[in-house]
Amino acid sequence: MVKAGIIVFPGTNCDRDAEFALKMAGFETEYVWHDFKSVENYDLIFIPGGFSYGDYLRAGALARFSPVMGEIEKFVLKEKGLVIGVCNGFQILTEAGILPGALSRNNSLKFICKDVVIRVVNKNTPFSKFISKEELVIPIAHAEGNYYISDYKRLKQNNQIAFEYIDNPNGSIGNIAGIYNEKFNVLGMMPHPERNSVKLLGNGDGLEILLSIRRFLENERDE
Ligand SMILES: NC(=O)CC[C@H](N)C(=O)O
Repeated sequence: MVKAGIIVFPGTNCDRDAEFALKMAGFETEYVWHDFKSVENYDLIFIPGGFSYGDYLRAGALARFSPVMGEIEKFVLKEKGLVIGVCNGFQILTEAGILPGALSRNNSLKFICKDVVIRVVNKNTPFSKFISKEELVIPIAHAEGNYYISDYKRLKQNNQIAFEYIDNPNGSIGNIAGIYNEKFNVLGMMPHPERNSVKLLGNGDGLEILLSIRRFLENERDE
């Protein structure tokens, strides 16, 4: 069984939803407290959403200094498995420099919580390969989701754009809703797949992403 570690910081609030959704997608799960010094045993690291350290200074700005982040950096460099950061998880990954660019306040300066439609841009990554749809309905819930990168052109040319909003809710450059690192073993996205993981919560589109990740890890990973 593929194993996911769910990273928990003081102020994380989507850890339980992540656990539920990952279990629905067939993962074995474990919580990993932010001062933990080993993430080696996981196939997937899930950094969930929330308000780590109360979003003090900037969302993710303090969490990036937690001991577990150094371990995640090593995990990424060694290409041990995959890392996904959702919402505050995405913010933490950009603050840590594991993903390029930055997330700042929504251009409305308001917290936005609603369903959005995103387009799957790069369909050939460990995260997206087995997604069966072109577009997914996934909820957003953030105040700092306005993605910016100075070298947008390069990101696009490298096919590092994972998802684009159909109707941009926050002012992100190029309608970006999610991106990959250069090695395609890290995904950061603002919409919350775990919040639409079963039909009771919407149409279940979020599960598509988690199932795709599990299928890749089970069948296509180079050992
Ligand atoms: N749902 C979340 O992860 C919230 C992210 C972050 N605290 C923000 O408001 O931008």
